[in-house]
Formats: sequence, C-alpha cells, structure tokens
Amino acid sequence: MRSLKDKFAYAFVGLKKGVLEDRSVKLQCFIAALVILFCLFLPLARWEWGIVLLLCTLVIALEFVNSVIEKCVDLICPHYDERAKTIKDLMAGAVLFVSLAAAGIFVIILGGKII
Ligand SMILES: Nc1ncnc2c1ncn2[C@@H]1O[C@H](COP(=O)(O)OP(=O)(O)OP(=O)(O)O)[C@@H](O)[C@H]1O
Repeated sequence: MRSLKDKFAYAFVGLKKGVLEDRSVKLQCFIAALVILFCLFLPLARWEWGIVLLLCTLVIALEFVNSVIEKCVDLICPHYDERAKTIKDLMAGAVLFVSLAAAGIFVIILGGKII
C-alpha cells in the first residue's frame, strides 16, 4: 500500500509535468494567469473572484483531461484511425465549448466592471 505522502508526490509530479511540459496546458495556464492579473486591477466582489478562479480551474483541468485522453489514444492507436480521430476531435470540442463559455462569462463579469 502506498502512503498518502507517496500519492501526493505522484500527483505533484503529474501536475508539474502538465504545467511545464504539455503545450496546451501551458497555454491555458498562461491565459489564466493573464486573466487573473487583469482582474487584480478591477474592483471585483468576492463572488466574482470565485467565478473567475473557478472558470480558470475548470478550463485548465479539462485541458489536463484532454491531454490524458490524447496520450491514451496515441498509446492504444499510434496509427491513423477514424475512431481515434473522433475521440480526439470530441475532446477538443469539449475544451473549446468550455473555453468559449468561460470567455463569455468573463465578458459578462469583467465587461461591466471595465465600463
Ligand atoms: N491516430 C489518429 N487517427 C486519426 N486522426 C488523428 C489521430 N491522432 C490525431 N488525429 C487528428 O489530429 C488532430 C490533432 O491531434 P493531436 O494529437 O496532434 O492533438 P493536438 O491538440 O494537436 O495535440 P497537442 O496537445 O500535442 O498540440 C486530432 O484532433 C485528430 O483530428
């Protein structure tokens, strides 16, 4: 049985790998950092900060899941396959959907503050 400490250590290795080595996760982290930096200059209420941080977390977490699924597909199916394409395209669509929804919510929250 692995200790709780070991489990956290492995999870931190995964977190570090995603943030430092995965291009898409890195990009989402960079965008989230820009949004948070921008928000620091706006008079946001606590609940608005909550939504901003929740949305950033959601998009980054989904990008992690996207990368995991891409790696699983590459492992199982290293050659061209329509089913592999469908899986990857669907997952990319999910990330796009959540990212667009997050961008829309940011515009609603931050737009009012900027004006
Ligand atoms: N094994 C495969 N068979 C068929 N089509 C594939 C396969 N692998 C990838 N594709 C197609 O290529 C697209 C890009 O796949 P890829 O794995 O390069 O994702 P990516 O988002 O570019 O990854 P990265 O995070 O490495 O930039 C997929 O959305 C899919 O349409």
